[in-house]
Amino acid sequence: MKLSPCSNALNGILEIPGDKSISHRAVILGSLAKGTTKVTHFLTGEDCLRTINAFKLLGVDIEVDNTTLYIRSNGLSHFKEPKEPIYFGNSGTTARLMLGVLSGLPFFTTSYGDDSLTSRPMDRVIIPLEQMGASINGRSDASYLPLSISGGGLKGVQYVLPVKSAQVKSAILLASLFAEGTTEVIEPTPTRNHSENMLKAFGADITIEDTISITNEPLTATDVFVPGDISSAAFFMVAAAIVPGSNLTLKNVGLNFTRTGIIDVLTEMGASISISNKQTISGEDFGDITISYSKLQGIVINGDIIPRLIDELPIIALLATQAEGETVIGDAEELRLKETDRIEAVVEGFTTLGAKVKSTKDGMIIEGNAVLGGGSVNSYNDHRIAMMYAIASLITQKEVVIDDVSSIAISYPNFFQDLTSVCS
Ligand SMILES: O=C(O)C1=C[C@@H](OP(=O)(O)O)[C@@H](O)[C@H](O)C1
Ligand SMILES: C=C(OP(=O)(O)O)C(=O)O
Repeated sequence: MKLSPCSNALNGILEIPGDKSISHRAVILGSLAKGTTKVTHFLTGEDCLRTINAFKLLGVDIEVDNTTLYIRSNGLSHFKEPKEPIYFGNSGTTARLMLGVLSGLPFFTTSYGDDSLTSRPMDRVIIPLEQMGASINGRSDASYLPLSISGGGLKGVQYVLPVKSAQVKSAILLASLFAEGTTEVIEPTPTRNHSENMLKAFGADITIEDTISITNEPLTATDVFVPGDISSAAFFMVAAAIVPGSNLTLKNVGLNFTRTGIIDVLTEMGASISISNKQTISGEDFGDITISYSKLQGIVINGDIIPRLIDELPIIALLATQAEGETVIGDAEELRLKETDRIEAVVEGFTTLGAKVKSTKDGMIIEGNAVLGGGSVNSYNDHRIAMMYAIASLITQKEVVIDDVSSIAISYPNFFQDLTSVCS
């Protein structure tokens, strides 16, 4: 796709589509709970549709009406063994959370993913799930998809997370709903806590302190409102901060503390940003974010903030190219294990566009005040990389050609319509 520089500032109001992490969890918990769960402002991105399809194969009735879902389930004891393998597509969240569910179900399943997902590590969830008693087979000692599971007969465990991963934490918590006894999860660095919040809302027997403790009480269906995805909003926050004259208001964006690292970074860099109309539903904060163009300063981003902005780091790299001075990102080695190696994908494209960005083992060093030229960049079929280069094209001097933008439908199907609506 060819994108020409935008001569206009970005102005107006945008309703950001539903949060991807919360949408996945609404399908999962709505399917595990007995009764009807209505989900509003659901994200109909490809990844979340994979989670719906997985539960349809397990026999759950899920009706999709635009961004509203009706999940009608008889509860987890009524699931049926699927006759075909379950396809997780490109979605790490579907894969890792579903492996937790499938480990609990007393039958045989096989599952697989696309090329990208097939090379992402699954041993991080398989190790604790095997400790709980699941029998799982696959390549390299069950480290990668495709995987086959003979589920059931699980027991609670105590598990200290060795990786900063909400997906691993969530896989264990979901498996615990089928396990005898109590399961305890300890995370040395906090990660997004949507599973814990939603489990509480569905009536799970869960206590959330330094240790998360959970036992296998049945869940009760409840309605879920999905706030806007701050990871999607981030593209427009950065666009408004770097395109002179811009002022955008992003409505009903999720403001859960475990996800708002991008707001902290923008604030520390000197952006003009404010929050209004803050509300909380089922433990999830959300509100309106207003942000306008301002002069920015380079900063250091590392430590405990990283899980609070992990998916925003590619777009933060673009922000950093426009700041005064250097920005150093560290402790973000997880970026190498996403849909593509996001450190190398960012360094490669920015080098083409004329910015000075260097990769390190666990992050990157970005020189500010960059004048971006144009050129051909590769998204490596990664939605966040493709959207980042689309936003970069707003400030380049010449045309940017992105090899393929179809991956954007994974998390933000209407991205270009929304961009056009505020950029004209
Ligand atoms: O739990 C989730 O919904 C997610 C957790 C994060 O992954 P990790 O748990 O692998 O860090 C994040 O990158 C991903 O986009 C969504
Ligand atoms: C890493 C991401 O998602 P997942 O792990 O679910 O593929 C993402 O959305 O940036």
